Amino acid sequence: MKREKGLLIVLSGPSGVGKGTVCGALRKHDTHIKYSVSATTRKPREGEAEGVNYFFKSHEEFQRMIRENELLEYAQYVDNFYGTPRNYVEEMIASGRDVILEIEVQGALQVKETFPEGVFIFLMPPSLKELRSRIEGRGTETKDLIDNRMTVARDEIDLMDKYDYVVENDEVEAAVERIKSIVTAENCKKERLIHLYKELVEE
Ligand SMILES: Nc1nc2c(ncn2[C@@H]2O[C@H](COP(=O)(O)OP(=O)(O)O)[C@@H](O)[C@H]2O)c(=O)[nH]1
Ligand SMILES: Nc1ncnc2c1ncn2[C@@H]1O[C@H](COP(=O)(O)OP(=O)(O)O)[C@@H](O)[C@H]1O
Repeated sequence: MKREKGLLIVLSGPSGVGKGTVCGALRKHDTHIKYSVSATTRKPREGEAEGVNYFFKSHEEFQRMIRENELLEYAQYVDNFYGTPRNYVEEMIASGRDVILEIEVQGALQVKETFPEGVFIFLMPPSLKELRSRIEGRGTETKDLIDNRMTVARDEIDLMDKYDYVVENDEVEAAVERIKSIVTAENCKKERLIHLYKELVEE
């Protein structure tokens, strides 16, 4: 039997809010959700692996992916490019699996244009002060880059009302539970609509 299409879930929010941490924690829960691995021109950080955290690309390779329409969306973020490989996401959704993209705000808004039926979740920091301290605490950026990311973060937070849901990342597990509830509710909604539609067609 052909399965219904899966949900496209977009988890976005400012850098350092905890998207990676929350997604990592969500993966440890036994959900059916699939995770899209992005392509980037950023250099790998210590402990990051090719095909696990990202597909690491040269600028030339990334430009080729853009030209050949291999990316569902892409964005330049601070000094690098990031993008979602199209095939994996489209195949998963077509085969009825739910897929989550963990991406920054410009890319999330591009996905909204092409996939308005997606579920758009904005992860919020408890405060800007806490956001800065999380970025500093991670210790991966120099002071200039942190200032840069904080400026970008303020603009991103302004776009929060374009999302379907806003989830506060105060505690990681609390944020994970909120996201799981959203996915469950959206799946229930989809199933009810399909059921109703079938009843209408059969009438
Ligand atoms: N548009 C877009 N943004 C992405 C993608 N992958 C990662 N990002 C975002 O790019 C930003 C920078 O990522 P990264 O350099 O890994 O830093 P970190 O997320 O702050 O640890 C983050 O906001 C990511 O969510 C993608 O495929 N597309
Ligand atoms: N709920 C939380 N409470 C405290 N610290 C957090 C929380 N979520 C994430 N962090 C920390 O904040 C920093 C940034 O998290 P990260 O997942 O890298 O953010 P993003 O992927 O959004 O850039 C990391 O050091 C992480 O351990």
